[in-house]
Amino acid sequence: MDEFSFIRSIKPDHYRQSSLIKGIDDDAAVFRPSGHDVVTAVDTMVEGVHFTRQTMEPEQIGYRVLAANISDLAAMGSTPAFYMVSITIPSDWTHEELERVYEGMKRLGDSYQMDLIGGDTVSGSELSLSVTVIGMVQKGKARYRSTAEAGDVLFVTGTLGDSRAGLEWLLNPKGQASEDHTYLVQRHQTPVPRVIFASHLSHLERLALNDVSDGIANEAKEIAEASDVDLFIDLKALPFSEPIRNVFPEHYVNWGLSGGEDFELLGCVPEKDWSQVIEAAEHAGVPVSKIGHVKTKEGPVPVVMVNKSGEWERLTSSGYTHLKEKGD
Ligand SMILES: Nc1ncnc2c1ncn2[C@@H]1O[C@H](COP(=O)(O)OP(=O)(O)OP(=O)(O)O)[C@@H](O)[C@H]1O
Ligand SMILES: Cc1ncc(C[n+]2csc(CCOP(=O)(O)O)c2C)c(N)n1
Ligand SMILES: [Mg+2]
Ligand SMILES: [Mg+2]
Ligand SMILES: [Mg+2]
Repeated sequence: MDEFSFIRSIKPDHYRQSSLIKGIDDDAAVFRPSGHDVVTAVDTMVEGVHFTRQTMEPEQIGYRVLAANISDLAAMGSTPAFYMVSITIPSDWTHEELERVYEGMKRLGDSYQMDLIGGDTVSGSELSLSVTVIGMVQKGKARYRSTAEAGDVLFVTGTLGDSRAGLEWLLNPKGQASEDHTYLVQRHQTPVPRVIFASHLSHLERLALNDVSDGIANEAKEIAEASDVDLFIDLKALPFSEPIRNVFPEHYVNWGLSGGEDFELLGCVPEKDWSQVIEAAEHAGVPVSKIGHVKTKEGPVPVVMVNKSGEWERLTSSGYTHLKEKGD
């Protein structure tokens, strides 16, 4: 199958977004949003870095790359609308497998009424999927990492470290998988972006959000730096699932801080609005936990503090970092 028949095979037979004027078929797509700010992000998944044939089925690769992108739209408080897919295809991937990758994306995209409106297809040595998402948010209502203030509550949705734990089991399975293992694996392969939760908070005046792709140690640091504040995390308040506590009792705390790929939302709101965050979480059916607070920056640079052994100590960014140099 050549490039052109491949494109024909993945082209949607209809579109749903009313702002779309031209989808797949021309040099580029065209849409005309009314009364909204347009939010856009791109994230890439590469075979051998973000997944292997051992860690994910083709459908899961598609689902997950789109989920990681939708998670960024959720972290901006926006509603998903469109996606574009740039794919590099190695010769050992069959057409049937690639259709399954697109099926996985379609399954998740359909649940948000998203339209696939374009992309690019090339051949290369590893399977790589680069997805661009486009979302809409009411004018001026996008949620920035830079808006946390002293006195805010620091919160996180869901539970932490499950994705890292699921990956561990996929890479080093030791015997028969129990229900706990299956839960952790499913959290790694098919994370649910927290779009609905974030949309239930659209009425709040001020809310800083960041999604957890690299571990909360990194994400908290990003909020601290962008807002020029210090963040205090109460280790005992971090939310962990029963399965991770059962299966990885020695690792779960570290994986919660630096495991990454949980795609939960880390946020800061004024103390007076905390009860509304709890309400939004109940409506969305998502757990939410208060895990700390925000303070005025004390030293020369913003820091994240954690009470590891009773004492407050500085938490260094310890999540996954690409392009790390030796000795970093
Ligand atoms: N190669 C690049 N060229 C231009 N901008 C980039 C590039 N890589 C990242 N950025 C921009 O840098 C900012 C931070 O990107 P980053 O990828 O760290 O965020 P993220 O998508 O939330 O995290 P993750 O990739 O772990 O999911 C974003 O504004 C992003 O658009
Ligand atoms: C096979 C395999 N090995 C390792 C990992 C772990 N991993 C890869 S990228 C990343 C951080 C997010 O990346 P990005 O910043 O690009 O969003 C993490 C935690 C995995 N998922 N699969
Ligand atoms: Mg990114
Ligand atoms: Mg992000
Ligand atoms: Mg991202």
